[in-house]
Amino acid sequence: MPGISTPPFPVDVPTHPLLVIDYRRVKDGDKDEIEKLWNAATQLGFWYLKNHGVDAEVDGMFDMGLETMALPMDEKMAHEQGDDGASFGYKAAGTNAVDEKGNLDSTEFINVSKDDALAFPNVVHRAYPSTVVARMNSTIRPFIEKSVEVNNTLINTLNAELGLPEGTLAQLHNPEEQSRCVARVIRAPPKPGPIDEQKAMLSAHTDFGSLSFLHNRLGGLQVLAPGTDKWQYIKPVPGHAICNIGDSLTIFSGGILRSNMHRVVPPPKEQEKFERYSVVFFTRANDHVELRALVEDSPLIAGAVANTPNAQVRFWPGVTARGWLERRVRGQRIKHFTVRLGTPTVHTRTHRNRAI
Ligand SMILES: O=C(O)CCC(=O)C(=O)O
Ligand SMILES: [Fe+2]
Repeated sequence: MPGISTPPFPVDVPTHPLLVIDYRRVKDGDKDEIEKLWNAATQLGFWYLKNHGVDAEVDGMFDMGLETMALPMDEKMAHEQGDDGASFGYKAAGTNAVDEKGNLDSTEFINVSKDDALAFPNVVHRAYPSTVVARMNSTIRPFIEKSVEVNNTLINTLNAELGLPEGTLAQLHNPEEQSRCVARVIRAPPKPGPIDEQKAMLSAHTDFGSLSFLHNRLGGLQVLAPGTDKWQYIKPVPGHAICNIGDSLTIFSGGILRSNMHRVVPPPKEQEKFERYSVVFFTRANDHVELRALVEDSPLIAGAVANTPNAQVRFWPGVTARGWLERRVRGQRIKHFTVRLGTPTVHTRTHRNRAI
């Protein structure tokens, strides 16, 4: 982030390693690189992506986030996303529960819809704060266009590896159609001292959409790797994005692609004093697409589903991509959090947001 210098990730804090995927090689059809991407997407569901070519646009997005969070609270609140599952606009601190006791978060987001950015100055979904409008053409639209290109290239590559007919997943993620695809900047204030659940900046979750393209400067992101019961940091590496699979690709692929649990806690050691910003682009399936395993289109997917207990419940949730997203966003809001007979519950799904 220009103008703000923060200490590097400490050398003596354990981290979970990720495979490094070279985007240019994947785009060029390099077989070894594609195999590495397949391993990352099916085993952990997270990887580093280098040579993606979006660095300048990401820097601009960090600046847009700083400018937006510095606006007067009444301008931000005029664009708050509300409690009904909408995911575009500003998310205020204190609107989500961070733990099962109903403690409140202190994390703010600004969420800009792909549809609004591409149609600008026309409005598809909603209006945004002045700092977003000022950078829509110069920063946000180029960031979104490039992120769409990167994510859709990776999705097309996974389509082929899943044995799906060409264009199957592309048709479900058509940028020309309306979706909940969104560019997000996250701000979390410092919370020095030992980590406990109340201090979570984002509580444990899987991502709701298909593919996330994340840019981190400070540590704080942690994964719960399969077969472990210990949260581990993912170290931010300059110039490397962090990509991860979301719930809908898991469902489309009958569980072959893995949407893994993760959370955000205060950055470690000397980084803990700094406020934490992150930038993400979330690719989500088109609004009307039904979430279901694509068993008719791929013997590989049909085979995976046949070997999965409770496949019907896991892979046929009976909801569209838009419905899934709205249900999960609503479920995080404190407004929908209740405590019954001393047992805290959230109206929609479990508080831990385990997707499937
Ligand atoms: O800020 C981060 O590092 C992760 C953000 C994240 O997991 C999310 O927004 O879903
Ligand atoms: Fe996430």
